[in-house]
Amino acid sequence: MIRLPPLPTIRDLIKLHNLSASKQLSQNFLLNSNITNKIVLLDGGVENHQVCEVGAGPGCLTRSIIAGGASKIVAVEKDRRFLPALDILANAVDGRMVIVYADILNYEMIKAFDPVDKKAWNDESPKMKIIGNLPFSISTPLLIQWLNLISQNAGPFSLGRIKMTLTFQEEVAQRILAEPKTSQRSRLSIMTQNYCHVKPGFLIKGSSFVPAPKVNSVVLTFTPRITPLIDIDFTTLEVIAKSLFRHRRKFVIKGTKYLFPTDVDLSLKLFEEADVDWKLRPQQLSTEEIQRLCAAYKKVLLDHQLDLSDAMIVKETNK
Ligand SMILES: C[S@@+](CC[C@H](N)C(=O)[O-])C[C@H]1O[C@@H](n2cnc3c(N)ncnc32)[C@H](O)[C@@H]1O
Repeated sequence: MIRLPPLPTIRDLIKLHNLSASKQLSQNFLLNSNITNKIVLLDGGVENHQVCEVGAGPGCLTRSIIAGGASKIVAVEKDRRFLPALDILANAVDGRMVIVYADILNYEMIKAFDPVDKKAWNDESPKMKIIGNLPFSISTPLLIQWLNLISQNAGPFSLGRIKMTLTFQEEVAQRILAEPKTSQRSRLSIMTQNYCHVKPGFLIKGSSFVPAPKVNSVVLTFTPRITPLIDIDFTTLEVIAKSLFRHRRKFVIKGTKYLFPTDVDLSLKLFEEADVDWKLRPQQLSTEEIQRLCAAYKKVLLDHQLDLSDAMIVKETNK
């Protein structure tokens, strides 16, 4: 770990600038550098890496990223009140750190990385990382947005299979990690595992955050897969995964009717074509069975001159 010059403590900065946490922005800060150092060291650390940090807040995790030897840090933060705290850090590291005030959901993250470290998709990951103690309120849409970019090797992922180290509420992390045929299996497990190798890092107790949320968090690491498990476009997979898990406790066929227009139910045909038992519960489906359902869905649509946009679930979403 690199030593930073003497800096005011984050607690002092919070007091000095009256940085009361905003609930709306899911501000639960980590002020313990043992925890933030441990996050940064996961999956090979950040030495000589370019890092984009999501939601830097008062900067404790940012300090660990700097101390971990990152070559460049772009700290994205929506709340301008953190300017003085982050400025102190940026000044201490002479041009290695850039602060971007933006909503991460709209930020073009490719701008955070210098393409000099670009790697081919089927090469090892480039020396670039996305790290964040994510705001709870947007962690799932953000992950889905990144998975979509990974599926197209687009945005920052046009520079290679950039690794990510991210925190999630424990319950969301369990869903992301859930293996096929387990009770927590969900749309999020299917989507994430299709595009990434995901590994659990460690649990962070709710009481370790300031202010303390009622739930624990888990840090996860993600490495984009060279080839997704299921070969299908992102939107179709998302629509299928949503419909399969629409009724978690019922036979899986109950959800698949939403894959077709209101007046055309080809669900039985779909299960016959895929050779999958329609009486399974969604959580009991294996990856191979989902893969067969995806291929069968494409065929059934084609045979009946239908389009994904005709599906009830798509029409509902677009309303
Ligand atoms: C859970 S806090 C983490 C803060 C800091 N990294 C830490 O670990 O203590 C989430 C941070 O994300 C910021 N944030 C919330 N929504 C955001 C958004 N849409 N875009 C960028 N930052 C956001 C919050 O202001 C807050 O600083």
